Amino acid sequence: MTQTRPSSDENTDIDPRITDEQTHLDAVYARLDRMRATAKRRLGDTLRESADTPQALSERESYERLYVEDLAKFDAAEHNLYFGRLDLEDDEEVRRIGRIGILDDDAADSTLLLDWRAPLSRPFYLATPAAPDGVARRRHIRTRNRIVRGLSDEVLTAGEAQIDDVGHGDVVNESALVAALNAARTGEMTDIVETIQREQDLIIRSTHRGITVVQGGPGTGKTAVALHRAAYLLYTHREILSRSGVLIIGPNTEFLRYIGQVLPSLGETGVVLSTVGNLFPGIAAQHTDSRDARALKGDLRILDVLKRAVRARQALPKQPVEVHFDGYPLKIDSELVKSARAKARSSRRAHNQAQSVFLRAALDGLAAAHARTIGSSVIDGTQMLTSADLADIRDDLGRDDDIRAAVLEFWPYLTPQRVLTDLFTSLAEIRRATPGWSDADRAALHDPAMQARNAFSDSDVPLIDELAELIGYQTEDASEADKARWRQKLAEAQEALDILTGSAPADIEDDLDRAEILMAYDLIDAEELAARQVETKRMTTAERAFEDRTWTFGHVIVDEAQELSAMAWRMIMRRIPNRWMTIIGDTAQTSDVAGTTSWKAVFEPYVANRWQLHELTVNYRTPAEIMAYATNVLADISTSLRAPTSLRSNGIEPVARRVDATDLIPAAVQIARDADWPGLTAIIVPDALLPDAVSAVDAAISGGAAEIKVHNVVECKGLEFDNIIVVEPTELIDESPRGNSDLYVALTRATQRLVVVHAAELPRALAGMPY
Ligand SMILES: Nc1ncnc2c1ncn2[C@@H]1O[C@H](COP(=O)(O)OP(=O)(O)OP(=O)(O)O)[C@@H](O)[C@H]1O
Repeated sequence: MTQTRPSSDENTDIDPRITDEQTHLDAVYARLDRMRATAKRRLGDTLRESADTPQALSERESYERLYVEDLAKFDAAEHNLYFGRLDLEDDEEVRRIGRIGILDDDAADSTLLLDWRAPLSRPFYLATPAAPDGVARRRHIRTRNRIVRGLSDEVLTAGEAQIDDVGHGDVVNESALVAALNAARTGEMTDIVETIQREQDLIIRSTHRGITVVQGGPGTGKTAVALHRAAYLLYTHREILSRSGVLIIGPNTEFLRYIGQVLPSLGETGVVLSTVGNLFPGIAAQHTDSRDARALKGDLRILDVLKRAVRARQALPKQPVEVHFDGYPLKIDSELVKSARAKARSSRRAHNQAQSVFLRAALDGLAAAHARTIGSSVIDGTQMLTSADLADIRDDLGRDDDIRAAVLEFWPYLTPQRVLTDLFTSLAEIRRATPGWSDADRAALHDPAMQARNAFSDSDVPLIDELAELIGYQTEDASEADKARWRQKLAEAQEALDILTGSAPADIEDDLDRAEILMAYDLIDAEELAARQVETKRMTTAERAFEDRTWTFGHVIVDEAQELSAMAWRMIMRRIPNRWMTIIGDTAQTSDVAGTTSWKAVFEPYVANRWQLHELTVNYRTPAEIMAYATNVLADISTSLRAPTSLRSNGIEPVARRVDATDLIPAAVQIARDADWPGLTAIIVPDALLPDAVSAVDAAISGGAAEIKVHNVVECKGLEFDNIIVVEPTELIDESPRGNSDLYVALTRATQRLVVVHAAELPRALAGMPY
C-alpha cells in the first residue's frame, strides 16, 4: 500500500496537529536511524578487533553483546515508536512519550522521546479530568510505517474536559484503546504501552518488594500487566535484574509462544520464559498425567513419600556380602551397614553429600574387622595394630574398587530421575513409601510404562526438583558431567591425533625428510583440539539461569498461577528466596485438580501476611454479549465471585446450533470453514473429542480451508481468538470436577463471536441462547 505523507502544502484538509506531529516523528526516526548506524559500525569494528588475552576476549564479547542488544532494541522500537504526548499546564512543557527513550545528538542532548517507563511519562497513564496532575492535554498519536495516521486529544483542564479525534487517510476515528481492542487477533499477543489503563499502571509500577498478587477475571489484562511489569522492573532495577534475571512461568508452551514477542517488542530480551514442566535443567515434560495422578503428585502428602523413597535406597543387606582383602574374607553385614548408616543420617547432609560419611564409617568398620583377624595377639587376643595401622588399612580398603562398590551398594549415588522412575514403576516400592494410603491412590501413582517411555510428566517435574533437594543433587553433579564430557572430548581428540599422525608416514614419500614435515602433534595438542571442538559458551544471564537448577532469580512472575499445585509452588519458591514476585491468576478459572482456589492458602506458608492483592475488574477482551452467558456460568462456580465488566459490546449475539452427537465435530468444522469471519477462529472441545477434532480440522485445512485452531480447555488457557466455537458444553462440565471453570474459560476466549455446537441439552447457564 502506498503511504501518503501529510503535508499542509499538498493537502489543506490535513489537520495542522498531524503535520506538527509528523515533523517530530521524522526527527525521532532520523535519530533512531543514526543510532542504528552507529551501533552497526561499532559492532563491525568490535568483531574485527583481535583479542589476544582472555580479558580482551571477554571485553570484546561484552561489547559485542551490548551492540547486538542495542540493535535488537532499535528494531523492536521501530513499530509505533512515538505514540504519546503530554502538554503540561505550567510553563508550556511538552513531553513526548515512546517505546524507548531517545536523546537528540544536538549540543544540549535534548529529549526527543521519553521512555514510557520513565517517571515523567507516568501522568500519560494516570491523569484524569478529576485528577489531571498538571496535564492540560493528553494526546495519543497513531502512526504506521513512520507516518502519522491520526491522533486523539483529551483536554483534562478542569471544566474543559473533552475528547477530539482526528484521522488521516483510511484511519477510522476511534480512541486508541477501542482500536486496540477491536483489532483482529494474529495469534501473537501484542504490547499495550499505548493504552495502559490506570488500574493496570498502578500494578505495573507497584513498588512492593514482596509478593504482589493480581487477581482478575478473564480478559482483564492480567497477562499484559505482568509482561509490562517485567519490562518496567527491568528498566527501573536494571542493575540488579540484569545480573539475576527475571523468570516468567506460564501454563504451557503454546501460551509461552503466544506471549513470547511482547517483551522483545518492548526491547527486553533478558527474561527466561518457562513452564513448570521445563524448569528443571535437562528435562522437558512430555505428557500430562491423569487427573487422579496430578492431584496426588501435586499434594504435599507426596513429600513424605519421596523422603521414604530416598531412605529406601539406604537399605540393609538381606544377607551378609563377602569381599576379599589381602586374601582374607570380610563381611559387609547388616550390623556394619546399620552403624555406618546411622552416622551418615546423623550428619544431616543430603543423601549424596552424606555418601562420604557412610563410606568412611563402613570402611572403618571393615578395617576394624580386618584388624581383628590379622592383628590380634594369639596369646591374649589384644590388638597389636596401632590406630595409624588401622587408618592405613582403611585407606587401602577404600582404594579397592570392588570393596568400595560393594559398600556403596547400600548408600548409592542417586539421581532424582532414577529414584522417581524406580518408585513409580514398582507397585511394591509405592506400597512401601505410602503407609496408610488407599489402594486406589497407590494405583493412580503406579506407572509401569514410565521406564520404557523415558519421559516425565509436568507433575513429575516438581517431584524431581524436590528429590534433587533431598538427594543433594547439585550443580557440582552437573559440573561433574561437564568434566566427564570434557574427558570424553579429550579422548576423542587424542584418538583423532593418533590416527592423523599414525597414518602420516604411509602418505609420505620415503625420500622426504620426516623432520621437515609438520606433524599434527607439532601444531596442536589434544587439549587444544578438544577445546576447539567444545562450543564456546557465550551465554546471556537468561541462558545461564535456565541451565542452573540452583540459580536464584531477582524477580519471578507466574501467570495462570491458580493452576499450580502445592508441589509446583515449592519448586518455584526455591528459585526466588527474596520472594519478590508478581502472581497473576483467577481463582474462578482453576481447572487443575491440584490447583488453588485460595491465594491466602498458597502464600501464607511462605510469607505469612506479607503479600498484596490487587484486583482488575474491566474485561478488555470479551464483549458484553458473550460475557452475559459467562457470568451465568460464574454463578454456578460460586455465588461469591463477581464477573469483570466488559468494556465494549459489539452487537454480535452468541448463537447455538443443535446437531446429532455424531455430527458435533463435522458441524463445528463446517461452521468454522464456511463462515466468512474476519480474524482467528478456534474450536474448543472436551478432551474426549480432541483427537477427532484435530484430524477433522487438519483435513479441512489441507482441503484449502483457512487456518482454524483446535484446543481443549487446558491448551487454550490464557489465549484469545476472534471467533470461538464451543463444542458440547455439558460434556466440558461433566468431564472434570472443575468443569464449570473450564466452560467459563472456554467462553471467555472470544474477542468478537461465540457459537455453541451441542447435541446434549445446553447447561442451565447457556439456556436461552438463540439458535
Ligand atoms: N490497556 C489495554 N489496552 C489495550 N488492550 C488491552 C489492555 N488491557 C488488556 N488488553 C487486551 O485485552 C486482552 C486480554 O488481556 P490478557 O490476555 O492480558 O487478559 P488476562 O486477564 O490475562 O485474561 P485470561 O485470564 O483470560 O487469560 C488482550 O488482547 C490484551 O492485549
